[in-house]
Amino acid sequence: MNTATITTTAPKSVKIERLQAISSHLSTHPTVSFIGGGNMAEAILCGLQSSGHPGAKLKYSEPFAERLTYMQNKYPEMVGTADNFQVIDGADVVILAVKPQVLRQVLSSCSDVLLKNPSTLIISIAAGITTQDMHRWLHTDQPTNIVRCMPNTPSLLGEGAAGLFATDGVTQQQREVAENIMRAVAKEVLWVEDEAQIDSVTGISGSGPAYFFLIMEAMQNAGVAAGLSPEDAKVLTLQTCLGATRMAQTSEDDLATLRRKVTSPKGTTEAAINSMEANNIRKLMEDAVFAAANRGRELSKELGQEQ
Ligand SMILES: NC(=O)C1=CN([C@@H]2O[C@H](COP(=O)(O)OP(=O)(O)OC[C@H]3O[C@@H](n4cnc5c(N)ncnc54)[C@H](OP(=O)(O)O)[C@@H]3O)[C@@H](O)[C@H]2O)C=CC1
Ligand SMILES: O=C(O)[C@@H]1CCC=N1
Repeated sequence: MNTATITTTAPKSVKIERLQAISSHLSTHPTVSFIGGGNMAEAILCGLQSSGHPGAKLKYSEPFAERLTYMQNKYPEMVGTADNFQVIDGADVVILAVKPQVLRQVLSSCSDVLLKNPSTLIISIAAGITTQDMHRWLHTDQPTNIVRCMPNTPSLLGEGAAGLFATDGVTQQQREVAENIMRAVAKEVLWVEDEAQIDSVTGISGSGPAYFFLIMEAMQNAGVAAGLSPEDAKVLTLQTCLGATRMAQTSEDDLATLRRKVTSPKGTTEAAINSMEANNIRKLMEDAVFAAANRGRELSKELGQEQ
């Protein structure tokens, strides 16, 4: 008996079970295609693959030949190409991972193929650009399914943090698909009701890894200036940062209480904290977060004018 005979004579219930299995597999692992194969796309692609997403269902397009070759060599199981249309066609989810300045051109040129299948979910990770602008750049009168997402690069290790916003056209099932993709690479995934809050998420977690890299770099340099080797200063800095984060995540104490518990009256920490407060560290951090969030709003104003 050949395979074809088995398939055609299988009882109806077996066929239904097979179809359900295929459909459940598809909903667990949709085909996710990235337009733009840069830093953030790589972080999410790599995180998704590490979480068990099949490489054949992870695709990306990247026009820069050197970058494409790097990606193809590093992730041979995934599908990489220079052709945007090729990765969009047949994708369940298209993630727009180009710079904000390139997004209009990408959406305008890919509109037909992006909108060909109305169930295709579009997720943009571009900072600043609003769903309203993206909808306009798609040149359609139909409602579009767009989720705006602000991820961050620790997604590479499954340690990301992300904010999501959905337009009205996004179905509950599509929300779940978007959330599942981000949950595979991020420990914290939250939905915001007001799209403007995505700029605030950018100010905290989207840009945030760079703040901590800068702080750790400065702390390492200070350790060297204080007489440690660069290696020792680095390992102590990194482990202290990690240990403090883990404590903050697991303790019932709030952050201020945890700080006070390190700070003995008239002790060493008090001297350091007083120095930081005198240098206005709180204002410095508030200015940094607002600068990033405001830059998102500026990008929207600068680029959103384009038709
Ligand atoms: N990096 C981060 O930490 C985060 C970034 N984001 C957002 O992610 C997006 C991408 O950022 P990031 O990965 O850092 O940037 P990258 O420059 O690393 O990646 C963008 C990639 O898109 C490619 N590209 C340019 N034009 C096109 C096109 N027409 N079609 C397809 N691909 C194209 C670029 O190629 P080429 O180099 O040749 O131009 C580049 O490789 C941005 O919108 C950013 O706001 C969001 C959260 C965090
Ligand atoms: O710097 C940027 O514009 C992007 C968005 C958030 C992190 N990187």
